Amino acid sequence: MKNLLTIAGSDSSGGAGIQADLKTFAANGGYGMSVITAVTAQNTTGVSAVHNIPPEIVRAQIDAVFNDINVDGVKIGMLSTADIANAVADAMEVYKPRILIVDPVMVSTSGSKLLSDEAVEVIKNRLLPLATMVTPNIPEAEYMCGQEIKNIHEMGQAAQIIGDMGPGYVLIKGGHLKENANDLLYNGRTMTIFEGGRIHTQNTHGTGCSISSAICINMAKGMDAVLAVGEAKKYVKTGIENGLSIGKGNGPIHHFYDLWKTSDPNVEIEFKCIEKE
Ligand SMILES: Nc1ncnc2c1ncn2[C@@H]1O[C@H](COP(=O)(O)OP(=O)(O)OP(=O)(O)O)[C@@H](O)[C@H]1O
Ligand SMILES: Cc1ncc(CO)c(N)n1
Repeated sequence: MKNLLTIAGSDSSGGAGIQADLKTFAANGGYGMSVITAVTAQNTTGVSAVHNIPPEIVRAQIDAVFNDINVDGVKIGMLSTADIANAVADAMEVYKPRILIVDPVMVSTSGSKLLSDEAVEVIKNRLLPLATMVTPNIPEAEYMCGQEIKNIHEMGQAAQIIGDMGPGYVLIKGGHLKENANDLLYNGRTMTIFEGGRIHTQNTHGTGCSISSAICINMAKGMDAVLAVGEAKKYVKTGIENGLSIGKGNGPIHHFYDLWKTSDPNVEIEFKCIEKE
C-alpha cells in the first residue's frame, strides 16, 4: 500500500480540501495522511470563515510525518498565505518527495477566494520548480500566466508559459469550459488532450481536489503521467455522474461509487449476523 500525504485546507462540508483528498486516497487503495494549512467554515453554498494555521504548526505537522513514515507521494492544495506557502516550500526543499502534485487552489467552486496574491508568487517561484505536476483550473491558469483562456488552443499556450516556471508536467483542467470538459497535459514538449463530455450537474464540489489526489496516488503506484491523468479523470467522472445532492448548492462528487456500486439511498443491503459461541 502506498502512503500519501495531502497538505491542504479542511472543508467542514467534507466535499473538497483535505476531506476530498483522504477519501480519494482511500477509494484508490492508499493510506492517507494530512497536514492542515487552514480550517474553512464551508458548505455547498460557500465559505463563511477561514482560520489559517500558524506556519510553524504546518511545518511541525510535515516534520512529524516525514520523520516517521515513508511518504510515497505528496499533494499540495490550499495554502492560504505567503507565510504558509513558504513554510511548505521550505519543507519540500528538505524532504524532496518523489511525487509532488501541486494544485494551485485559488477560488472555491462557490466563488470564495482561498489564496492571497503573495502566496501565488511563492507557488510560482518556489513550489513549481519542485513539482512533478501542477494542476490549475482555467481561472487559476489565467491568473498564473496573465492571459485569457477561451479554448483548447489557448489552454496549450497557457500550459507552455506555466511549464516554463519549472514543473515536470502542467495539467490545465477544463471543468470551467462551457461546451466540454477537456483537460490538457503538457510535458515541456508534447501536449495530450483528455477529451471529456460535459456532465450537466451542479454537484461538482471537490472535483479539482479529487483529480489531483487521484493523480498523486496513481503516479506513486508507478503509472506514467498520461495513464495517471487518464485513470484519475475516469475516477472523477464516475464521481460526478453519481454526485450527491446534499445541501442547497454545489453537492460533492461520490468518492466511493465504484466500491459501493450504488448512490441510491433506498437500496437496502442485507446483512446476515452469525453468532458464534
Ligand atoms: N461538469 C463536468 N463534467 C465532466 N467533467 C467535469 C465537469 N466539471 C469538472 N470536470 C472535470 O473534473 C476535473 C476537475 O476540473 P475542474 O476544472 O472542475 O477543477 P477545479 O475548478 O479545480 O475544481 P473545484 O471545483 O474543486 O475547485 C477535470 O478533469 C474536469 O474536466
Ligand atoms: C479547503 C478547500 N480546498 C480547496 C477547495 C477547492 O474546491 C475548497 N473549496 N476548499
